[in-house]
Amino acid sequence: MTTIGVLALQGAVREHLRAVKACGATGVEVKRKEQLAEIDGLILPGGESTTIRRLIDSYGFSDAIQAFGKQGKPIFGTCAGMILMATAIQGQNQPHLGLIDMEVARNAFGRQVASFEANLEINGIADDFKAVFIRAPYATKVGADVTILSTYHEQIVTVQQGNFLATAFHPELTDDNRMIGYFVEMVEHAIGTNSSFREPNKI
Ligand SMILES: NC(=O)CC[C@H](N)C(=O)O
Repeated sequence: MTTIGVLALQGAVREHLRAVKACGATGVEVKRKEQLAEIDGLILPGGESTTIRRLIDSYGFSDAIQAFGKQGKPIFGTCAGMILMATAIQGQNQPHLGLIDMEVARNAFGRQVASFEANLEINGIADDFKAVFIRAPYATKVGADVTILSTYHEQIVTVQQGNFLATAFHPELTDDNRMIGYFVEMVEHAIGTNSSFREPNKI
């Protein structure tokens, strides 16, 4: 059985566990870095990126998550998780985990539209995905190795770079499990149990 961990320091943990289970994988709450050895893929949930970062540091997760990614194990960051994965954050000197070659802007859709839903076309994954954005970031720049999987009003909201995936929205908050299902397939591919998996093309 494919085992997917959800970093359970702060944020939308339970909803991700539900979605992972609905996709046929086993979901576990990850609270200690030693648990990374027991999982095949990791989700960094939405919440508050600065709070999650502080807890990542207090529990000594930073190097362990970076090493997990270097081993080729898939990591999926949603909303605050996307901010954690970026190599650059607008207005900040230092990134957090620096896993995906992109710059992000926090709370990028503005205060007036703090939370909204949008129907997204996500390349190779869904052409009508109801995406829930909550004080969401977007990517302002991506490197040449990053595949853009969806945009909203020309802003980059879904990206993949090899075994790393990120969305600016919360894919776990509706019962449409296709985005998390895609991540489960990435993980199955990484452990060799899904030979039909193909990465979508760039848009
Ligand atoms: N829903 C979310 O994860 C919001 C992210 C939050 N704005 C941050 O900067 O961390």
